[in-house]
Amino acid sequence: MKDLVFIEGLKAQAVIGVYDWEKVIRQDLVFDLQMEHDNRVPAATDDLAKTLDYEAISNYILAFCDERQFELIETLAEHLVEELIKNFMLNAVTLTLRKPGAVSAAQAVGVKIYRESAVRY
Ligand SMILES: Nc1nc2c(c(=O)[nH]1)N=C([C@H](O)[C@@H](O)CO)CN2
Repeated sequence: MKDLVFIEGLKAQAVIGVYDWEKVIRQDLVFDLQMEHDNRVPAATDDLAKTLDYEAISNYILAFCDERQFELIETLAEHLVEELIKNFMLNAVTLTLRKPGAVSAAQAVGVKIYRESAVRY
């Protein structure tokens, strides 16, 4: 298994949904991310600059959700991952996005995507 830096249960709010009533409210979203990274490099140098800063990435996601608006969670996930790969030089990431309020009878609904960078960092 490859090394990871991960974020679990990151709670954000966004204007998200296909229906008119959803375009005038903010709804809860929950993110899990697994980002591939060789953790031996930061471990050898004890240097934050050599790793994927989970705090910076979490803050980026919160700001993204604050500023952007989509209908489908698939669209939000795709755009967000594209930006994360570019801005944080990720080689590969699995993103799980849950919309907890969407189906009250379900424990969770959402999407999961895995994307790799076109270039290796
Ligand atoms: N696969 C998806 N299905 C649905 C989505 C979505 O974003 N992806 N969205 C909705 C509605 O916005 C719903 O969340 C309202 O409760 C329905 N299905």
